[in-house]
Amino acid sequence: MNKQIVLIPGDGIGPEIIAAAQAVLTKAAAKSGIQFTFETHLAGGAAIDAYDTPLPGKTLAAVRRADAILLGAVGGPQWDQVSPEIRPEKAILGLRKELGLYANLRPVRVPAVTANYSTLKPEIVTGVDVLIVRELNGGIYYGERMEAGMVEGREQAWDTESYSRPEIERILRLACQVARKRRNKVTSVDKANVLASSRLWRKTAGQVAQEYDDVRIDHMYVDNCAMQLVLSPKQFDVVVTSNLFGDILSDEAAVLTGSIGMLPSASLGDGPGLYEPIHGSAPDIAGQGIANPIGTILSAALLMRHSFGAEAAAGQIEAAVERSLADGYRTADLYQPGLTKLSTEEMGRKILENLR
Ligand SMILES: NC(=O)C1=CN([C@@H]2O[C@H](COP(=O)(O)OP(=O)(O)OC[C@H]3O[C@@H](n4cnc5c(N)ncnc54)[C@H](O)[C@@H]3O)[C@@H](O)[C@H]2O)C=CC1
Ligand SMILES: CC(C)CC(=O)C(=O)O
Ligand SMILES: [Mg+2]
Repeated sequence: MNKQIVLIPGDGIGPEIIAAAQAVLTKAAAKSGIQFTFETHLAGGAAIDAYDTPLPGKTLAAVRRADAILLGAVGGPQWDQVSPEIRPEKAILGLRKELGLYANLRPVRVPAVTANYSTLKPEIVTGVDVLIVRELNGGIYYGERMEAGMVEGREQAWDTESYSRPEIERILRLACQVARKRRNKVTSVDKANVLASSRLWRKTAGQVAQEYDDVRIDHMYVDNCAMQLVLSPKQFDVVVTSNLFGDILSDEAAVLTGSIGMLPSASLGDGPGLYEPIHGSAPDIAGQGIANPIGTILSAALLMRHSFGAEAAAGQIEAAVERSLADGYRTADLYQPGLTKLSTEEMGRKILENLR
């Protein structure tokens, strides 16, 4: 079986983490009898520098042809002054919209071997297994906005949050379906005590829940959820929420694992899936060879699982990561005295070695 993978390293630490993940992906695919052909394309700041646009037509054409996409991250301070219309982050938003990637799965797992990485107590985080299902094609990231301008003598800007019933229904159904393969529990997170869009979200979630009588759906306000996630994270199975809330809560949930460098994601819709770590381009550590590649390598595992149904290969990648950590190997973000500190490249090689 021959499959086409588009790699989009992007900016900052993107190229470093994608190199590590590509090697793991190549070996995992070969073991499961899949031959990958890789094409590398530009997006984000790198594409602005080369083509004056964050998402060139060539990249868009390639992702539309691809069987799956693996992305590093985009953005950085060197592009902070470009016009808002061509900011690097527009590439990510454009890819998600153009490919109809409406569901972003962000699994957060803390196996015993990683329980003491977090700033939270080990007994709070050991055994955490939460899946954040973030709506990815709607909400405030895609709403109407006005950039800062003078209105009645004052500088003003605005953004709008809007959700339609079909958008809420499809993400809630997906959350319920994945919950059926887990612990049958969905927490729908909103701000229905204040926002009209959240009141539609909550009402629709309640109605969708009636289609899944084997799944328990609870509702929680986002401010409480932010607190519960660090107070008692094991209460959660599937958390489903809007684009903005999911973005913020998943960075918070990364603390449970010890580092944002650990968390992968899968963006799914009707076409090819896009896989990326949840973090950004980490300009503060870019080019130093110290970034944690695990979130990207685990995203490669999700690619094998969701785009190719290669469950065994996905499990082998995840086991190789766990084995490497259990053997005491760490990148700088998770390093503790007495363990072995590795560079991004060395960590990638160690995981490759443990991929059996
Ligand atoms: N999907 C994407 O491409 C995303 C892009 N961004 C962009 O990335 C740029 C930087 O944003 P920040 O807010 O600083 O978020 P960030 O996630 O890039 O970094 C936050 C902190 O986490 C650390 N970090 C992130 N990934 C790491 C890794 N793999 N290993 C070790 N440490 C890691 C960074 O060094 C930094 O201290 C911005 O331009 C932002 O817009 C942010 C989030 C997502
Ligand atoms: C457009 C991105 C910068 C959004 C983001 O932070 C994310 O998807 O995690
Ligand atoms: Mg984010």
